[in-house]
Amino acid sequence: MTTTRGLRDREEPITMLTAYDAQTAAVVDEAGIDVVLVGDSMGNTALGYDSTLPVTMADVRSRTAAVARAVEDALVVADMPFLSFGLEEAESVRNAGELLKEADADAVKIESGPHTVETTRRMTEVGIPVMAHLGLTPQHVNRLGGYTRQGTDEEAAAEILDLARAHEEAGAFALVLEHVPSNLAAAVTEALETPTIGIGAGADCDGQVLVVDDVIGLGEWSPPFSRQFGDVRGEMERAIEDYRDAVETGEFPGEEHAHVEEDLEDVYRPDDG
Ligand SMILES: Nc1nc(=O)c2c([nH]1)NC[C@@H]1CN(c3ccc(C(=O)N[C@@H](CCC(=O)O)C(=O)O)cc3)CN21
Ligand SMILES: CC(C)C(=O)C(=O)O
Ligand SMILES: [Mg+2]
Repeated sequence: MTTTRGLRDREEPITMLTAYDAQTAAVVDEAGIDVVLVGDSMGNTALGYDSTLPVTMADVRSRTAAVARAVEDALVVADMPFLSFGLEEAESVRNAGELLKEADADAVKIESGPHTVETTRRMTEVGIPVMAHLGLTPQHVNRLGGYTRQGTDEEAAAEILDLARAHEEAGAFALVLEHVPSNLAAAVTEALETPTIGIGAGADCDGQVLVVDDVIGLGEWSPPFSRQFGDVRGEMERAIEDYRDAVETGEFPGEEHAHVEEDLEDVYRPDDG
């Protein structure tokens, strides 16, 4: 069993992957991945939007519940969707709590900024473990003007380091660093006790996370910092096209897939109609 406390002080790097459904989550969990993130990247992947912004609490609640039903060992983290936090403190905490109470998440993740320090503290105080997320925060795509690398000048890098410290002090149990220079990620990892989990942030973080669709080769597109370890889309295409051909040629279903019920001989005679 992976626990939020157990992520600290481990020998090997922490492994984290997204999952948005029970079948994928079961495979991820059985592979021994430490943390399953029900990412709001479901917007770009499972749900077919072109950003994460349209993803709702209902989407994340339903997908988190499916993942939690399938996972036995990994820590299940629900990613709070755009505008489900950050407006009012009480509403943010209530939404986070809903993901623990009703969807069986173990923790939530919040795209962090100066405005989430107190939110992180409040959630932690009431017993909701919070994973922070700094660097590229895709819910801010309209403000950032694209999914660009973050923390690339002294001022921006110092702000990320300061916010990392502030979220650690507020009680975050882990910190995702997305699309930042590897030397900045190394400096943040060095400065914190809290484990860092990188995506496009180099090898010096305490762990790594990627979107599962990118790893297995399910989607049509993946970011430059990702690696495709398989070709699931190719295999799905082959299987589905083979099925289509088998039906069209009459090769499927065969006799082994059908059943003739001898007792029906009296009530059904093919030459009746
Ligand atoms: N399938 C998938 N994988 C992801 O890793 C992912 C998502 N979806 N959706 C949410 C965010 C978006 N992410 C992204 C998306 C694009 C770039 C990217 O292409 N960056 C380029 C160009 C940036 C630009 O100029 O707009 C780069 O070189 O930094 C990076 C991360 C990471 N996340
Ligand atoms: C890539 C990770 C960190 C994420 O936030 C997501 O999948 O939504
Ligand atoms: Mg996310």
